[in-house]
Amino acid sequence: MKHHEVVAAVIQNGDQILCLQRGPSKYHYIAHKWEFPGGKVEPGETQEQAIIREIHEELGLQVDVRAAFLTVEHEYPDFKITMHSLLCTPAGGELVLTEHVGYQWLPASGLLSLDWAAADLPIVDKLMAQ
Ligand SMILES: Nc1nc2c([nH]c(=O)n2[C@H]2C[C@H](O)[C@@H](COP(=O)(O)OP(=O)(O)OP(=O)(O)O)O2)c(=O)[nH]1
Repeated sequence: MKHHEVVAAVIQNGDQILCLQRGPSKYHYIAHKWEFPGGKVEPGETQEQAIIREIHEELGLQVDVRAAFLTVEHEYPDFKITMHSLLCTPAGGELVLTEHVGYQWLPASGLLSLDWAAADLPIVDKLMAQ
């Protein structure tokens, strides 16, 4: 089974957290699900380099990476991921969606109003517990 190393940014602006909605996918179980922005780590990249690149590509934002948050291993029906979530703060740029179909800024207490990708639920739980 394919395995991907993924980084995901929990971008916090005060108590608000940036949540993104994926568009259609060949994998029904991630299509239209909510997630944290990010993507696959490319060969030779650090996690920090990968998240800065992905957030710039996907959202046109600069971010500062503050801390590692939680690493999740998740097996979907067709592939597995190791997903490293990183706490980030916005550091410039205007939010423009280039890949996602929607976004919301929510406090941790509101995160469960969204239909999250399954791999994200441990991250959501940890954010809500803080
Ligand atoms: N970015 C991101 N991906 C997630 C999250 N949760 C989750 O299950 N995933 C999965 C969906 C994808 O299968 C994989 C990330 O790949 P991606 O498609 O976002 O990465 P990428 O931008 O490098 O895409 P590509 O160039 O390979 O098309 O991880 C999440 O919160 N953020």
